[in-house]
Amino acid sequence: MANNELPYFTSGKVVKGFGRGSKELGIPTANFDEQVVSLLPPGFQTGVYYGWAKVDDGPVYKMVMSIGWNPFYKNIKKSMETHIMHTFPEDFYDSTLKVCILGYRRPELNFNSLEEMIAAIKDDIRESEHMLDSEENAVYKDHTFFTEHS
Ligand SMILES: Cc1cc2nc3c(=O)[nH]c(=O)nc-3n(C[C@H](O)[C@H](O)[C@H](O)COP(=O)(O)O)c2cc1C
Ligand SMILES: Nc1ncnc2c1ncn2[C@@H]1O[C@H](COP(=O)(O)OP(=O)(O)O)[C@@H](O)[C@H]1O
Ligand SMILES: [Mg+2]
Repeated sequence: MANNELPYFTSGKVVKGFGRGSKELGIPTANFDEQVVSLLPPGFQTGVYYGWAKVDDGPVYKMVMSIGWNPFYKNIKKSMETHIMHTFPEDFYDSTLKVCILGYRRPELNFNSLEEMIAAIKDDIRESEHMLDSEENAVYKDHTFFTEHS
């Protein structure tokens, strides 16, 4: 499925979620504040995406992102959560996260078990790592969006 809003650039504050990412899945996700979610264009479809991310003044890293209601947990509020492919020494709540969303991967799904969902997310991470190495996606790592002061 195509999403003709891509590439999509956005930024905002990292807030607390349900604390499941690290504890239940072993895959932390930096959750955007509500304002960032409300700024999504009306036609922006929910699902799993990949792109680039930057925390405060740090380097630009690969990321995967989940946008929607997490059908496995049946969340009531729509969320935008970014897993950054980097090991950080500590949490970065309240930091500013900048993301450039480049590609749509799949819809958000329900799963029969937590193990199946974790396996699917690990596939997302592996495939997205690969997709982001392509020339057409790699150029966005150096986009002025990440270098200009905000
Ligand atoms: C790449 C990726 C794919 C995801 N896919 C799904 C999905 O298909 N269905 C779903 O219910 N949640 C999905 N999630 C969201 C997880 O359920 C979510 O990250 C987890 O509940 C953590 O929530 P928390 O940040 O509130 O702790 C995905 C997360 C990531 C990073
Ligand atoms: N590689 C990473 N990607 C995303 N967040 C990370 C990463 N490493 C550490 N974190 C921290 O972990 C938090 C997310 O963990 P998570 O368990 O999903 O909690 P929450 O439910 O509060 O979002 C992020 O807000 C961030 O501060
Ligand atoms: Mg999270």
